[in-house]
Amino acid sequence: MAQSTLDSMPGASTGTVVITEPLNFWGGKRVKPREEKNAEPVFEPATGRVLCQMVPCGAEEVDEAIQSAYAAYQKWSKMAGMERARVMLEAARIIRERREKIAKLEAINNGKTITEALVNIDISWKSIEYYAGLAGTLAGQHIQLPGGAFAYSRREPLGVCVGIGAWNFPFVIATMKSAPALACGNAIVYKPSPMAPVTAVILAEIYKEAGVPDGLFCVVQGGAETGSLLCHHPKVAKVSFTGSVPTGKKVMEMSAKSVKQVTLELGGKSPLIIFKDCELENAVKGALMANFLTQGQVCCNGTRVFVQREIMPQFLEEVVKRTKAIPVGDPLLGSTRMGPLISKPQLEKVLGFVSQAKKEGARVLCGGDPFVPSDPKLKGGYFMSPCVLGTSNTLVNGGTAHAQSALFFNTQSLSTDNCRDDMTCVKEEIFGPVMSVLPFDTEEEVIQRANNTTFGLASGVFTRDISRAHRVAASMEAGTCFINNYNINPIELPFGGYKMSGFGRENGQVTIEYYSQLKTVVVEMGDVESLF
Ligand SMILES: NC(=O)c1ccc[n+]([C@@H]2O[C@H](COP(=O)([O-])OP(=O)(O)OC[C@H]3O[C@@H](n4cnc5c(N)ncnc54)[C@H](O)[C@@H]3O)[C@@H](O)[C@H]2O)c1
Ligand SMILES: C[N+](C)(C)CCCC=O
Repeated sequence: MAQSTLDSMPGASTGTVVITEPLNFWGGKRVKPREEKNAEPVFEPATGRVLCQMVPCGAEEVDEAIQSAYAAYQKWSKMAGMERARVMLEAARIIRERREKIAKLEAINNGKTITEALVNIDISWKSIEYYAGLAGTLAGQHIQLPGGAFAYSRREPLGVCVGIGAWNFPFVIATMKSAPALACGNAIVYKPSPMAPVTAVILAEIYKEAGVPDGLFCVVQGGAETGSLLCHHPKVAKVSFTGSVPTGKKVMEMSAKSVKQVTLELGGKSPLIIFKDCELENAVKGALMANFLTQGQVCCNGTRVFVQREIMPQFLEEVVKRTKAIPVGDPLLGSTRMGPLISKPQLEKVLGFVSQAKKEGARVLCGGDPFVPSDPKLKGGYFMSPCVLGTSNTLVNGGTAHAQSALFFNTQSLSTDNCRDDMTCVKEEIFGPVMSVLPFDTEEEVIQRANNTTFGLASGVFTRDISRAHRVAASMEAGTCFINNYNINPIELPFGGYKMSGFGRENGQVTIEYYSQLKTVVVEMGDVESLF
Protein backbone atom coordinates (compact mmCIF):
# COMPACT_ATOMS: atom_id res chain seq x y z
CA MET A 1 0.00 0.00 0.00
CA ALA A 2 1.94 2.91 1.40
CA GLN A 3 4.74 3.09 -1.04
CA SER A 4 3.54 1.74 -4.34
CA THR A 5 3.64 5.03 -6.28
CA LEU A 6 7.12 5.74 -5.00
CA ASP A 7 8.25 2.16 -5.57
CA SER A 8 7.62 2.51 -9.29
CA MET A 9 9.78 5.65 -9.48
CA PRO A 10 13.30 4.28 -9.99
CA GLY A 11 12.43 2.85 -13.42
CA ALA A 12 9.96 5.57 -14.37
CA SER A 13 10.63 7.95 -17.22
CA THR A 14 8.70 10.84 -18.72
CA GLY A 15 5.51 9.66 -20.37
CA THR A 16 5.25 6.33 -18.56
CA VAL A 17 3.66 6.96 -15.17
CA VAL A 18 -0.04 6.53 -14.42
CA ILE A 19 -1.30 6.91 -10.85
CA THR A 20 -4.43 5.09 -9.83
CA GLU A 21 -4.17 4.99 -6.05
CA PRO A 22 -6.47 7.26 -4.03
CA LEU A 23 -4.96 10.68 -3.33
CA ASN A 24 -6.93 11.51 -0.18
CA PHE A 25 -5.55 10.65 3.24
CA TRP A 26 -7.17 10.77 6.65
CA GLY A 27 -7.63 8.46 9.64
CA GLY A 28 -4.13 7.13 8.95
CA LYS A 29 -4.78 5.78 5.46
CA ARG A 30 -5.48 6.64 1.84
CA VAL A 31 -9.19 7.15 1.29
CA LYS A 32 -11.05 6.46 -1.94
CA PRO A 33 -13.27 9.28 -3.18
CA ARG A 34 -16.93 8.76 -2.32
CA GLU A 35 -18.07 9.62 -5.82
CA GLU A 36 -16.04 9.67 -9.02
CA LYS A 37 -18.44 11.86 -10.92
CA ASN A 38 -16.57 15.17 -10.67
CA ALA A 39 -13.19 13.69 -11.49
CA GLU A 40 -10.79 16.04 -13.28
CA PRO A 41 -7.82 14.82 -15.30
CA VAL A 42 -4.38 15.81 -14.04
CA PHE A 43 -1.88 16.20 -16.88
CA GLU A 44 1.79 15.41 -17.05
CA PRO A 45 3.08 18.81 -18.25
CA ALA A 46 6.00 17.37 -20.23
CA THR A 47 3.77 15.21 -22.45
CA GLY A 48 0.20 16.47 -22.07
CA ARG A 49 -0.78 12.89 -21.10
CA VAL A 50 -3.23 12.17 -18.28
CA LEU A 51 -1.24 11.28 -15.16
CA CYS A 52 -4.18 10.60 -12.83
CA GLN A 53 -7.66 11.75 -11.91
CA MET A 54 -8.24 14.29 -9.17
CA VAL A 55 -11.62 13.74 -7.52
CA PRO A 56 -12.70 16.68 -5.34
CA CYS A 57 -13.82 16.00 -1.77
CA GLY A 58 -17.34 17.04 -0.85
CA ALA A 59 -18.71 18.30 2.46
CA GLU A 60 -18.93 14.89 4.15
CA GLU A 61 -15.39 13.94 3.21
CA VAL A 62 -14.02 17.29 4.35
CA ASP A 63 -15.85 16.87 7.64
CA GLU A 64 -14.52 13.32 8.07
CA ALA A 65 -10.96 14.54 7.50
CA ILE A 66 -11.37 17.41 9.96
CA GLN A 67 -12.88 15.14 12.63
CA SER A 68 -9.99 12.73 12.16
CA ALA A 69 -7.53 15.62 12.50
CA TYR A 70 -9.29 16.83 15.63
CA ALA A 71 -9.01 13.39 17.27
CA ALA A 72 -5.29 13.29 16.46
CA TYR A 73 -4.83 16.83 17.81
CA GLN A 74 -6.19 15.69 21.18
CA LYS A 75 -3.32 13.20 21.47
CA TRP A 76 -0.52 15.11 19.76
CA SER A 77 -1.06 18.37 21.65
CA LYS A 78 -0.62 16.56 24.97
CA MET A 79 2.80 15.23 24.03
CA ALA A 80 5.89 17.12 25.15
CA GLY A 81 7.72 19.15 22.50
CA MET A 82 10.69 16.79 22.64
CA GLU A 83 8.40 13.80 22.03
CA ARG A 84 6.91 15.49 18.98
CA ALA A 85 10.41 16.38 17.83
CA ARG A 86 11.50 12.74 17.80
CA VAL A 87 8.61 11.75 15.51
CA MET A 88 9.25 14.70 13.22
CA LEU A 89 12.96 13.90 12.97
CA GLU A 90 12.05 10.40 11.88
CA ALA A 91 9.78 11.86 9.16
CA ALA A 92 12.65 14.07 7.98
CA ARG A 93 14.95 11.05 7.88
CA ILE A 94 12.51 9.05 5.75
CA ILE A 95 12.10 11.92 3.27
CA ARG A 96 15.88 12.24 3.01
CA GLU A 97 16.17 8.51 2.38
CA ARG A 98 13.54 8.66 -0.43
CA ARG A 99 14.51 12.04 -1.86
CA GLU A 100 15.24 10.78 -5.40
CA LYS A 101 11.90 8.98 -5.72
CA ILE A 102 9.85 11.86 -4.31
CA ALA A 103 11.72 14.36 -6.48
CA LYS A 104 11.02 12.28 -9.58
CA LEU A 105 7.31 12.13 -8.84
CA GLU A 106 7.29 15.88 -8.19
CA ALA A 107 9.06 16.59 -11.49
CA ILE A 108 6.62 14.34 -13.38
CA ASN A 109 3.57 16.06 -11.88
CA ASN A 110 4.85 19.65 -11.88
CA GLY A 111 7.23 19.78 -14.85
CA LYS A 112 10.10 21.32 -12.88
CA THR A 113 13.50 19.80 -13.61
CA ILE A 114 14.75 16.89 -11.55
CA THR A 115 17.68 19.07 -10.48
CA GLU A 116 15.33 21.63 -8.95
CA ALA A 117 12.96 18.99 -7.59
CA LEU A 118 15.82 17.42 -5.62
CA VAL A 119 16.63 20.82 -4.10
CA ASN A 120 12.94 21.21 -3.21
CA ILE A 121 12.80 17.85 -1.44
CA ASP A 122 15.92 18.80 0.50
CA ILE A 123 14.23 22.06 1.57
CA SER A 124 11.29 19.93 2.74
CA TRP A 125 13.13 17.56 5.06
CA LYS A 126 15.21 20.46 6.35
CA SER A 127 12.00 22.28 7.20
CA ILE A 128 10.77 19.34 9.28
CA GLU A 129 14.17 19.01 10.95
CA TYR A 130 14.28 22.73 11.72
CA TYR A 131 10.85 22.82 13.35
CA ALA A 132 11.53 19.56 15.19
CA GLY A 133 14.45 21.44 16.72
CA LEU A 134 12.13 24.24 17.83
CA ALA A 135 9.38 21.94 19.19
CA GLY A 136 11.22 21.42 22.48
CA THR A 137 11.93 25.12 22.93
CA LEU A 138 8.34 26.39 23.08
CA ALA A 139 8.04 28.21 26.36
CA GLY A 140 6.31 31.07 28.13
CA GLN A 141 7.28 33.67 30.72
CA HIS A 142 7.06 33.77 34.49
CA ILE A 143 5.92 37.11 35.88
CA GLN A 144 6.03 38.09 39.58
CA LEU A 145 3.01 39.90 41.00
CA PRO A 146 2.49 41.70 44.37
CA GLY A 147 1.98 39.65 47.54
CA GLY A 148 3.74 36.56 46.24
CA ALA A 149 1.19 36.08 43.47
CA PHE A 150 2.54 35.33 40.05
CA ALA A 151 1.52 34.60 36.52
CA TYR A 152 2.94 32.56 33.72
CA SER A 153 2.24 32.28 30.04
CA ARG A 154 1.93 29.06 28.08
CA ARG A 155 2.43 28.76 24.35
CA GLU A 156 -0.39 26.48 23.18
CA PRO A 157 -1.40 25.10 19.80
CA LEU A 158 -4.37 26.47 17.85
CA GLY A 159 -6.11 23.16 17.09
CA VAL A 160 -6.92 21.94 13.59
CA CYS A 161 -5.20 24.09 10.96
CA VAL A 162 -5.91 24.05 7.25
CA GLY A 163 -3.25 24.43 4.58
CA ILE A 164 -4.21 25.33 1.01
CA GLY A 165 -1.40 25.16 -1.51
CA ALA A 166 -0.38 26.32 -4.98
CA TRP A 167 0.98 24.03 -7.70
CA ASN A 168 4.48 25.44 -8.13
CA PHE A 169 6.13 23.89 -5.04
CA PRO A 170 3.72 21.08 -4.12
CA PHE A 171 5.83 19.11 -1.62
CA VAL A 172 7.67 22.17 -0.26
CA ILE A 173 4.44 24.07 0.49
CA ALA A 174 2.91 21.02 2.21
CA THR A 175 5.97 20.71 4.48
CA MET A 176 6.43 24.46 5.01
CA LYS A 177 2.91 24.54 6.46
CA SER A 178 2.83 21.21 8.27
CA ALA A 179 6.27 21.33 9.94
CA PRO A 180 5.65 24.42 12.12
CA ALA A 181 2.02 23.41 12.65
CA LEU A 182 2.98 19.98 14.00
CA ALA A 183 5.91 21.32 16.04
CA CYS A 184 3.45 23.53 17.92
CA GLY A 185 1.09 20.62 18.64
CA ASN A 186 -1.56 21.27 15.98
CA ALA A 187 -3.09 18.89 13.46
CA ILE A 188 -3.35 19.97 9.83
CA VAL A 189 -5.68 19.21 6.93
CA TYR A 190 -3.92 20.03 3.67
CA LYS A 191 -5.49 20.67 0.28
CA PRO A 192 -3.00 20.66 -2.58
CA SER A 193 -3.65 22.39 -5.89
CA PRO A 194 -5.84 20.27 -8.18
CA MET A 195 -3.06 20.52 -10.77
CA ALA A 196 -0.37 19.03 -8.52
CA PRO A 197 -2.11 16.58 -6.20
CA VAL A 198 0.22 13.57 -6.09
CA THR A 199 3.03 14.25 -3.59
CA ALA A 200 1.08 15.61 -0.58
CA VAL A 201 -0.28 12.11 0.07
CA ILE A 202 3.29 10.76 0.05
CA LEU A 203 4.08 13.22 2.84
CA ALA A 204 1.01 11.98 4.75
CA GLU A 205 2.24 8.40 4.47
CA ILE A 206 5.68 9.39 5.68
CA TYR A 207 4.33 11.21 8.73
CA LYS A 208 2.25 8.12 9.51
CA GLU A 209 5.26 5.84 9.13
CA ALA A 210 7.26 8.13 11.42
CA GLY A 211 4.66 7.65 14.16
CA VAL A 212 2.24 10.61 14.23
CA PRO A 213 -1.26 9.76 15.50
CA ASP A 214 -3.67 8.76 12.73
CA GLY A 215 -5.32 11.90 11.33
CA LEU A 216 -2.60 14.36 12.33
CA PHE A 217 -1.76 15.26 8.72
CA CYS A 218 -4.72 14.73 6.38
CA VAL A 219 -4.95 15.38 2.65
CA VAL A 220 -8.19 16.32 0.95
CA GLN A 221 -8.20 16.80 -2.81
CA GLY A 222 -10.21 19.43 -4.64
CA GLY A 223 -10.37 22.94 -6.02
CA ALA A 224 -12.26 26.09 -5.05
CA GLU A 225 -15.31 24.31 -3.67
CA THR A 226 -13.34 21.99 -1.39
CA GLY A 227 -11.14 24.92 -0.33
CA SER A 228 -14.20 26.92 0.55
CA LEU A 229 -15.62 24.03 2.65
CA LEU A 230 -12.36 24.00 4.60
CA CYS A 231 -12.40 27.76 5.18
CA HIS A 232 -15.97 27.66 6.47
CA HIS A 233 -15.64 24.60 8.72
CA PRO A 234 -16.34 25.55 12.37
CA LYS A 235 -13.70 23.18 13.80
CA VAL A 236 -10.88 24.81 11.86
CA ALA A 237 -8.81 27.31 13.89
CA LYS A 238 -6.49 28.64 11.19
CA VAL A 239 -6.08 28.75 7.44
CA SER A 240 -2.62 29.08 5.90
CA PHE A 241 -3.03 29.87 2.23
CA THR A 242 -0.53 29.99 -0.64
CA GLY A 243 -1.82 31.18 -3.98
CA SER A 244 -2.96 34.19 -5.95
CA VAL A 245 -4.14 37.53 -4.57
CA PRO A 246 -7.77 37.16 -5.74
CA THR A 247 -8.13 33.74 -4.09
CA GLY A 248 -6.30 34.97 -0.98
CA LYS A 249 -8.87 37.73 -0.56
CA LYS A 250 -11.68 35.17 -0.74
CA VAL A 251 -9.94 32.92 1.80
CA MET A 252 -9.59 35.85 4.18
CA GLU A 253 -13.22 36.81 3.76
CA MET A 254 -14.48 33.25 4.35
CA SER A 255 -12.21 32.75 7.34
CA ALA A 256 -13.36 36.04 8.86
CA LYS A 257 -16.89 34.66 9.24
CA SER A 258 -15.76 32.43 12.11
CA VAL A 259 -12.72 34.57 13.09
CA LYS A 260 -10.12 32.03 12.01
CA GLN A 261 -6.50 33.10 12.00
CA VAL A 262 -5.10 33.49 8.50
CA THR A 263 -1.68 33.48 6.88
CA LEU A 264 -1.60 34.62 3.26
CA GLU A 265 1.37 33.87 0.99
CA LEU A 266 0.37 35.53 -2.27
CA GLY A 267 1.81 36.66 -5.56
CA GLY A 268 4.48 39.16 -6.47
CA LYS A 269 6.08 41.35 -9.14
CA SER A 270 9.38 41.86 -7.44
CA PRO A 271 12.08 44.35 -8.47
CA LEU A 272 15.73 43.43 -8.96
CA ILE A 273 17.93 46.55 -9.09
CA ILE A 274 21.33 46.31 -10.77
CA PHE A 275 23.68 49.26 -10.25
CA LYS A 276 26.54 50.06 -12.61
CA ASP A 277 29.11 49.31 -9.89
CA CYS A 278 27.95 45.69 -9.57
CA GLU A 279 30.03 42.64 -10.35
CA LEU A 280 28.34 42.16 -13.71
CA GLU A 281 28.68 38.41 -14.14
CA ASN A 282 27.11 37.84 -10.72
CA ALA A 283 24.34 40.29 -11.54
CA VAL A 284 23.57 38.44 -14.77
CA LYS A 285 23.54 35.09 -12.96
CA GLY A 286 21.35 36.66 -10.26
CA ALA A 287 18.86 37.91 -12.88
CA LEU A 288 18.61 34.41 -14.37
CA MET A 289 18.09 32.87 -10.91
CA ALA A 290 15.50 35.56 -10.22
CA ASN A 291 13.46 34.70 -13.31
CA PHE A 292 13.82 31.18 -14.63
CA LEU A 293 13.62 28.69 -11.75
CA THR A 294 10.60 26.37 -12.09
CA GLN A 295 9.90 27.88 -15.52
CA GLY A 296 9.46 31.31 -13.94
CA GLN A 297 6.54 30.06 -11.87
CA VAL A 298 7.93 31.31 -8.55
CA CYS A 299 6.08 33.83 -6.39
CA CYS A 300 9.17 35.77 -5.25
CA ASN A 301 10.81 36.06 -8.69
CA GLY A 302 12.49 39.36 -9.54
CA THR A 303 10.69 39.89 -12.84
CA ARG A 304 11.21 43.66 -13.06
CA VAL A 305 14.94 43.91 -13.66
CA PHE A 306 16.05 47.55 -13.34
CA VAL A 307 19.50 48.05 -14.87
CA GLN A 308 21.48 51.29 -14.56
CA ARG A 309 21.62 52.80 -18.02
CA GLU A 310 25.41 52.85 -18.40
CA ILE A 311 25.72 49.05 -18.15
CA MET A 312 22.54 48.13 -20.01
CA PRO A 313 24.25 46.96 -23.25
CA GLN A 314 26.74 44.68 -21.50
CA PHE A 315 24.04 43.35 -19.22
CA LEU A 316 21.62 42.60 -22.06
CA GLU A 317 24.25 41.00 -24.23
CA GLU A 318 25.20 38.58 -21.49
CA VAL A 319 21.71 37.91 -20.14
CA VAL A 320 20.32 37.19 -23.60
CA LYS A 321 23.26 34.94 -24.51
CA ARG A 322 22.76 32.90 -21.35
CA THR A 323 18.98 32.79 -21.63
CA LYS A 324 19.22 31.46 -25.19
CA ALA A 325 21.56 28.73 -23.92
CA ILE A 326 19.15 27.36 -21.30
CA PRO A 327 18.45 23.70 -22.22
CA VAL A 328 14.66 23.29 -22.38
CA GLY A 329 13.24 19.76 -22.48
CA ASP A 330 12.62 16.55 -20.58
CA PRO A 331 12.43 17.49 -16.88
CA LEU A 332 13.79 14.11 -15.82
CA LEU A 333 17.11 14.57 -17.63
CA GLY A 334 19.90 15.86 -15.42
CA SER A 335 21.10 18.19 -18.20
CA THR A 336 17.74 19.98 -18.61
CA ARG A 337 17.50 23.39 -16.97
CA MET A 338 13.92 24.29 -17.93
CA GLY A 339 10.90 21.99 -18.19
CA PRO A 340 7.33 22.63 -19.32
CA LEU A 341 4.90 25.06 -17.72
CA ILE A 342 2.26 23.53 -15.46
CA SER A 343 -0.65 23.47 -17.97
CA LYS A 344 -1.79 24.43 -21.43
CA PRO A 345 -3.89 27.37 -20.15
CA GLN A 346 -0.87 28.63 -18.17
CA LEU A 347 1.33 28.38 -21.28
CA GLU A 348 -1.26 30.27 -23.34
CA LYS A 349 -1.60 32.90 -20.62
CA VAL A 350 2.16 33.48 -20.49
CA LEU A 351 2.47 33.62 -24.31
CA GLY A 352 -0.44 36.07 -24.26
CA PHE A 353 1.57 38.36 -21.93
CA VAL A 354 4.44 38.28 -24.45
CA SER A 355 2.11 39.22 -27.35
CA GLN A 356 0.61 42.01 -25.27
CA ALA A 357 4.11 43.27 -24.39
CA LYS A 358 4.95 43.46 -28.11
CA LYS A 359 1.74 45.38 -28.80
CA GLU A 360 2.60 47.81 -26.02
CA GLY A 361 6.05 48.46 -27.51
CA ALA A 362 8.42 46.04 -25.76
CA ARG A 363 11.13 44.29 -27.76
CA VAL A 364 11.45 40.52 -27.46
CA LEU A 365 15.21 40.07 -27.16
CA CYS A 366 14.92 36.30 -27.09
CA GLY A 367 12.37 33.51 -26.58
CA GLY A 368 8.73 34.00 -25.83
CA ASP A 369 7.60 31.33 -28.32
CA PRO A 370 6.05 27.90 -27.92
CA PHE A 371 8.84 25.35 -27.94
CA VAL A 372 8.65 21.82 -29.32
CA PRO A 373 11.49 19.61 -28.09
CA SER A 374 12.98 17.15 -30.58
CA ASP A 375 12.07 14.11 -28.45
CA PRO A 376 8.75 12.87 -29.99
CA LYS A 377 7.25 11.94 -26.61
CA LEU A 378 7.42 15.62 -25.58
CA LYS A 379 5.44 16.94 -28.58
CA GLY A 380 2.30 17.47 -26.51
CA GLY A 381 4.13 19.19 -23.63
CA TYR A 382 3.62 22.77 -22.46
CA PHE A 383 7.05 24.17 -23.31
CA MET A 384 8.11 27.68 -24.23
CA SER A 385 11.46 29.35 -24.81
CA PRO A 386 12.58 31.59 -21.93
CA CYS A 387 12.05 35.21 -22.79
CA VAL A 388 13.78 38.54 -22.18
CA LEU A 389 11.85 41.71 -22.90
CA GLY A 390 13.76 44.95 -23.19
CA THR A 391 15.56 47.11 -25.70
CA SER A 392 16.54 46.91 -29.35
CA ASN A 393 17.52 43.54 -30.85
CA THR A 394 20.29 44.98 -32.99
CA LEU A 395 22.18 46.02 -29.93
CA VAL A 396 22.29 42.53 -28.61
CA ASN A 397 22.75 40.51 -31.76
CA GLY A 398 25.24 42.81 -33.41
CA GLY A 399 27.89 42.16 -30.79
CA THR A 400 28.73 45.86 -30.77
CA ALA A 401 26.86 46.67 -27.64
CA HIS A 402 29.73 48.32 -25.82
CA ALA A 403 30.61 50.59 -28.70
CA GLN A 404 27.03 51.62 -29.31
CA SER A 405 26.02 52.09 -25.72
CA ALA A 406 26.86 55.75 -25.29
CA LEU A 407 25.11 56.76 -28.47
CA PHE A 408 22.14 54.49 -28.04
CA PHE A 409 21.40 54.84 -24.38
CA ASN A 410 21.68 58.57 -24.20
CA THR A 411 18.98 59.18 -26.76
CA GLN A 412 15.43 59.88 -25.67
CA SER A 413 14.07 58.09 -28.75
CA LEU A 414 15.11 54.76 -27.28
CA SER A 415 12.40 55.01 -24.65
CA THR A 416 9.87 53.57 -27.10
CA ASP A 417 11.96 50.40 -27.41
CA ASN A 418 12.27 49.79 -23.70
CA CYS A 419 9.98 48.06 -21.32
CA ARG A 420 8.17 50.81 -19.49
CA ASP A 421 6.69 50.83 -16.00
CA ASP A 422 3.16 51.20 -17.39
CA MET A 423 3.28 48.07 -19.58
CA THR A 424 1.15 45.08 -18.64
CA CYS A 425 4.21 42.80 -18.61
CA VAL A 426 5.85 45.09 -16.04
CA LYS A 427 2.79 45.60 -13.86
CA GLU A 428 1.19 42.15 -13.67
CA GLU A 429 2.44 38.85 -12.32
CA ILE A 430 3.08 36.69 -15.41
CA PHE A 431 4.14 33.49 -13.60
CA GLY A 432 6.21 32.18 -16.48
CA PRO A 433 9.76 32.51 -17.86
CA VAL A 434 9.55 36.18 -18.89
CA MET A 435 12.04 38.79 -17.65
CA SER A 436 11.31 42.48 -18.23
CA VAL A 437 14.39 44.71 -18.30
CA LEU A 438 14.04 48.42 -17.54
CA PRO A 439 16.71 51.14 -17.57
CA PHE A 440 17.17 53.63 -14.72
CA ASP A 441 19.47 56.55 -13.94
CA THR A 442 19.51 57.32 -10.21
CA GLU A 443 19.10 55.51 -6.92
CA GLU A 444 16.28 57.78 -5.82
CA GLU A 445 14.40 57.22 -9.08
CA VAL A 446 14.76 53.44 -9.05
CA ILE A 447 13.64 53.09 -5.42
CA GLN A 448 10.49 55.01 -6.21
CA ARG A 449 9.81 52.92 -9.33
CA ALA A 450 10.64 49.61 -7.64
CA ASN A 451 8.11 50.32 -4.90
CA ASN A 452 5.46 51.51 -7.33
CA THR A 453 3.47 48.26 -7.18
CA THR A 454 0.68 46.82 -5.08
CA PHE A 455 2.81 43.69 -4.49
CA GLY A 456 5.61 43.41 -1.92
CA LEU A 457 6.95 39.88 -1.71
CA ALA A 458 10.65 40.25 -2.51
CA SER A 459 13.30 42.53 -3.97
CA GLY A 460 16.99 42.45 -4.84
CA VAL A 461 19.95 44.72 -5.34
CA PHE A 462 23.36 44.21 -6.96
CA THR A 463 26.05 46.74 -6.07
CA ARG A 464 29.56 46.78 -4.65
CA ASP A 465 28.70 49.82 -2.51
CA ILE A 466 27.87 48.39 0.90
CA SER A 467 26.14 51.54 2.16
CA ARG A 468 23.99 51.74 -0.92
CA ALA A 469 23.09 48.05 -0.63
CA HIS A 470 21.72 48.48 2.89
CA ARG A 471 20.10 51.82 2.08
CA VAL A 472 18.22 50.23 -0.82
CA ALA A 473 17.32 47.13 1.23
CA ALA A 474 15.84 49.36 3.94
CA SER A 475 13.82 51.29 1.32
CA MET A 476 12.23 48.29 -0.33
CA GLU A 477 8.54 47.78 0.49
CA ALA A 478 8.91 44.01 0.42
CA GLY A 479 9.17 41.08 2.82
CA THR A 480 12.66 40.10 1.60
CA CYS A 481 15.58 41.91 0.00
CA PHE A 482 18.42 39.90 -1.49
CA ILE A 483 21.79 41.69 -1.69
CA ASN A 484 24.13 40.48 -4.46
CA ASN A 485 22.15 37.27 -5.06
CA TYR A 486 18.53 36.26 -5.58
CA ASN A 487 16.08 33.51 -4.58
CA ILE A 488 18.08 32.29 -1.62
CA ASN A 489 15.37 30.99 0.71
CA PRO A 490 16.74 28.63 3.36
CA ILE A 491 14.22 27.43 5.88
CA GLU A 492 15.75 29.41 8.76
CA LEU A 493 14.72 32.73 7.18
CA PRO A 494 11.24 34.22 7.56
CA PHE A 495 9.45 34.38 4.21
CA GLY A 496 6.34 36.41 3.39
CA GLY A 497 4.89 39.53 1.91
CA TYR A 498 4.25 43.21 2.41
CA LYS A 499 1.25 44.97 0.88
CA MET A 500 -0.94 42.72 -1.32
CA SER A 501 1.60 39.90 -1.31
CA GLY A 502 0.08 38.84 2.00
CA PHE A 503 0.81 38.73 5.71
CA GLY A 504 2.05 36.32 8.31
CA ARG A 505 5.31 34.48 7.73
CA GLU A 506 6.46 31.01 6.81
CA ASN A 507 9.88 29.56 7.71
CA GLY A 508 12.12 30.87 10.47
CA GLN A 509 11.47 31.01 14.20
CA VAL A 510 8.75 33.63 13.88
CA THR A 511 6.36 31.12 12.26
CA ILE A 512 5.93 29.46 15.65
CA GLU A 513 3.89 32.55 16.56
CA TYR A 514 1.58 31.96 13.61
CA TYR A 515 0.77 28.39 14.68
CA SER A 516 0.37 28.93 18.42
CA GLN A 517 -1.40 31.15 20.91
CA LEU A 518 -0.45 32.47 24.33
CA LYS A 519 -2.41 31.65 27.46
CA THR A 520 -1.83 33.67 30.63
CA VAL A 521 -2.28 31.83 33.93
CA VAL A 522 -2.65 34.04 37.02
CA VAL A 523 -1.90 32.44 40.41
CA GLU A 524 -3.03 33.91 43.76
CA MET A 525 -0.95 32.80 46.76
CA GLY A 526 -2.91 34.62 49.48
CA ASP A 527 -6.54 35.40 50.27
CA VAL A 528 -8.95 36.97 47.82
CA GLU A 529 -9.48 40.65 48.54
CA SER A 530 -13.04 41.16 47.42
CA LEU A 531 -14.68 44.55 46.92
CA PHE A 532 -18.04 42.93 47.52
N1 LIG B 1 3.86 33.83 -1.57
C1 LIG B 1 4.04 32.54 -1.72
O1 LIG B 1 4.64 31.87 -0.88
C2 LIG B 1 3.51 31.84 -2.95
C3 LIG B 1 3.99 30.57 -3.24
C4 LIG B 1 3.51 29.92 -4.38
C5 LIG B 1 2.58 30.54 -5.21
N2 LIG B 1 2.15 31.77 -4.90
C6 LIG B 1 1.18 32.45 -5.78
O2 LIG B 1 0.20 31.52 -6.21
C7 LIG B 1 -0.29 31.86 -7.49
C8 LIG B 1 -0.24 30.65 -8.40
O3 LIG B 1 -0.82 29.57 -7.78
P1 LIG B 1 -2.29 29.06 -8.13
O4 LIG B 1 -2.60 29.35 -9.56
O5 LIG B 1 -2.40 27.68 -7.63
O6 LIG B 1 -3.18 30.05 -7.22
P2 LIG B 1 -4.74 29.98 -6.96
O7 LIG B 1 -5.05 31.14 -6.10
O8 LIG B 1 -5.48 29.79 -8.20
O9 LIG B 1 -4.94 28.62 -6.13
C9 LIG B 1 -4.27 28.37 -4.93
C10 LIG B 1 -5.04 27.34 -4.14
O10 LIG B 1 -6.29 27.88 -3.74
C11 LIG B 1 -7.33 26.97 -4.05
N3 LIG B 1 -8.55 27.74 -4.24
C12 LIG B 1 -9.02 28.29 -5.40
N4 LIG B 1 -10.18 28.95 -5.16
C13 LIG B 1 -10.43 28.81 -3.84
C14 LIG B 1 -11.49 29.26 -2.99
N5 LIG B 1 -12.51 29.99 -3.45
N6 LIG B 1 -11.44 28.94 -1.68
C15 LIG B 1 -10.41 28.22 -1.18
N7 LIG B 1 -9.40 27.75 -1.94
C16 LIG B 1 -9.41 28.05 -3.25
C17 LIG B 1 -6.80 26.26 -5.27
O11 LIG B 1 -7.49 25.03 -5.47
C18 LIG B 1 -5.35 26.06 -4.90
O12 LIG B 1 -5.18 24.97 -4.03
C19 LIG B 1 0.62 32.97 -7.97
O13 LIG B 1 -0.01 34.20 -7.79
C20 LIG B 1 1.82 32.87 -7.05
O14 LIG B 1 2.54 34.05 -6.90
C21 LIG B 1 2.58 32.43 -3.79
C1 LIG C 1 10.29 29.87 -0.45
N1 LIG C 1 10.26 28.99 -1.61
C2 LIG C 1 10.86 27.74 -1.29
C3 LIG C 1 10.94 29.62 -2.75
C4 LIG C 1 8.92 28.68 -1.95
C5 LIG C 1 8.19 29.88 -2.31
C6 LIG C 1 7.08 29.54 -3.18
C7 LIG C 1 6.85 30.63 -4.13
O1 LIG C 1 6.36 30.47 -5.22
